[in-house]
Amino acid sequence: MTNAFPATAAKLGLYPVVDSVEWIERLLDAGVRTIQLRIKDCQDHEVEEAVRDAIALGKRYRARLFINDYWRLAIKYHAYGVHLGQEDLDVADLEAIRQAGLRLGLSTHDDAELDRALALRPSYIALGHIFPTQTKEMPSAPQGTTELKRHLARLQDISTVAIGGISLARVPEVLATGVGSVAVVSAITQAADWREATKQLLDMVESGIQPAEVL
Ligand SMILES: Cc1ncc(COP(=O)(O)OP(=O)(O)O)c(N)n1
Ligand SMILES: Cc1nc(C(=O)O)sc1CCOP(=O)(O)O
Ligand SMILES: [Mg+2]
Repeated sequence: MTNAFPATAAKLGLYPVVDSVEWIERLLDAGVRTIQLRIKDCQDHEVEEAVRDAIALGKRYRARLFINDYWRLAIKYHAYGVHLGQEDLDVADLEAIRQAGLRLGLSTHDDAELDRALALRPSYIALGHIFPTQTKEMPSAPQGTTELKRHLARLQDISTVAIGGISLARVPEVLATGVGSVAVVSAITQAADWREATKQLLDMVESGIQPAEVL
């Protein structure tokens, strides 16, 4: 059996996914403590400065900063963690990530992807997309909260994240499934007032979480 990746918080709380160091700094300053830098379709050398700066900010704010896709840079600059999708799994050096002590988050969209992810014993499993999303073209249909709940029943011993089309209004329905974290892009970055949206999301998602669960 594969060795497990380091554990992360049992409940990661609000988890914004953003595409710049500016957003990382703003949101850390607003009180977010789990966050992901997601800059798509670049070469490592094009994003190296951003990845390095984002990781430094994560450390300064004592936050859980995950790097999407650029796992080599995440290792080089000692990120808290890496987030990978199913396609990334075909090419990434998981053993190097594990040996470097980074947490690993994996995307899943159905039972087969969940089987594959669970076998790798990651730090958390993301389940998506829950609702229709404008942010990313998805090849599959939204799974909805009934399917999310069914998947969560298999994931009692691992941190979980729901993603995809989660607006402020839909947060209560998502939290009612028992998922440990709510990942959002547009609910914050496209909000008329991102600061107010972040405050409301933090209040909703993290109010019921015990301090011991958010280490
Ligand atoms: C928390 C979280 N969940 C899922 C994803 C999607 O990751 P992936 O499948 O690798 O797709 P891209 O984000 O790389 O387009 C995520 N980034 N974060
Ligand atoms: C980046 C991403 N991954 C998804 C998945 O299901 O794996 S859904 C998604 C986009 C989420 O953006 P929004 O909160 O604006 O819908
Ligand atoms: Mg990816």
